[in-house]
Amino acid sequence: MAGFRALGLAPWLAEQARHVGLARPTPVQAACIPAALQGRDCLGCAKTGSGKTAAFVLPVLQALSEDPYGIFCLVLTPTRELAYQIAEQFRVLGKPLGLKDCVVVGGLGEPFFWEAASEVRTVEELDQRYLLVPEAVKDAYLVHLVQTFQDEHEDWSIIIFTKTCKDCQVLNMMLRKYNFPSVALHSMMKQRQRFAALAKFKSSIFKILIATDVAARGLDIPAVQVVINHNTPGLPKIYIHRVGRTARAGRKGMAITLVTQYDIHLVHAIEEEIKLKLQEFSVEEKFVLDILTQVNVTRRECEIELEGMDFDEKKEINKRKQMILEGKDPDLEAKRKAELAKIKKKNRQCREKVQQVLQKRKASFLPPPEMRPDLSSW
Ligand SMILES: Nc1ncnc2c1ncn2[C@@H]1O[C@H](COP(=O)(O)OP(=O)(O)OP(=O)(O)O)[C@@H](O)[C@H]1O
Repeated sequence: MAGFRALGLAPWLAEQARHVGLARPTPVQAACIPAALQGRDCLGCAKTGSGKTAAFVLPVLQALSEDPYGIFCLVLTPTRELAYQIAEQFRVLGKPLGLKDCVVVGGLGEPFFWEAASEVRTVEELDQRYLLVPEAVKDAYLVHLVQTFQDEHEDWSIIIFTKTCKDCQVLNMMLRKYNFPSVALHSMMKQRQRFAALAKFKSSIFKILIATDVAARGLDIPAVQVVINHNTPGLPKIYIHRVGRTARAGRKGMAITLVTQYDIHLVHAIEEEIKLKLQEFSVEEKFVLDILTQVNVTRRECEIELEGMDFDEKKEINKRKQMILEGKDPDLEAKRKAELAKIKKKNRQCREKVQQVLQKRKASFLPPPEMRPDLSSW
């Protein structure tokens, strides 16, 4: 507590920080909080999971408590999930203030920019490995890895990053077929499903999260012990953010990147950026070969199922992007469309019913055909 007090935080705020488990300031907090309290412009750059959020939340709360008036602070985040996570931090740390917050989200969930890189991680905290896999059997290695971690460390949580929404969906279906407790998170899902999936993973009801880069930045889930990159990230910065979802706040973690023969240059770019050579992660090929055919068949089955579900990713994403450009909310538009279709269906049913009643009446007014007068000669 003295640590936060010494940075200039008021006793109530230092006590609240201690109360929620922030005992001593991390380096980025120690560096930024005094400057922010003085009202200076501040740019903080530190390792993933090193407490950058509290570094700005705490001074903002202190300044707000000194002059609690109007709309005080606007925080911009690259994803909706991150917006909610940061709002939660404000809420928890600002509880003694009776802080009011409002989360405003919209648009696509995929991050649009990656400029703000975090500092890289040291080998002591984060064990970073690569696993060389032949291209055609990316998936069998993944199933084997997940099985191994589940067998040896039942309580570990794992995040698997994939390149596309479709990959994410297929892999989730596959792992579910193998009875792994997995959930998916990608921008093709409705926001409600995204929050539900994240909540299940955060509460450790489901131990495996399969996600696109929508989950790569900022998400803070302390139980995550392993990050598996199902594809090698094309940009080193994306790699740094992805693997930063583990080994948070001084904990240890492991990151394994699956690398095909075509991705070696990407690994070199990553190594150059993080100034570290990735170590090879070895697996017993025999076990992978044992499940290879079955995994390939399961993948194909899942892909066929997905075709049936009309998971036309690109078309759908482009449609959503277009709507955003037109200033519309895609989720709201989908809801409106569904409501309109419902009204149209109801109208059609009504019209059909009226037609039936009229037909019936007409039929009951007319005498049967044999009793009608023969008008053909008229
Ligand atoms: N002083 C502290 N002492 C102990 N734990 C802390 C402290 N400050 C923050 N934490 C915890 O560290 C974890 C990571 O913090 P945070 O999410 O702010 O990291 P970050 O640097 O923003 O990471 P990223 O770059 O991935 O967004 C959180 O669980 C947070 O509660």
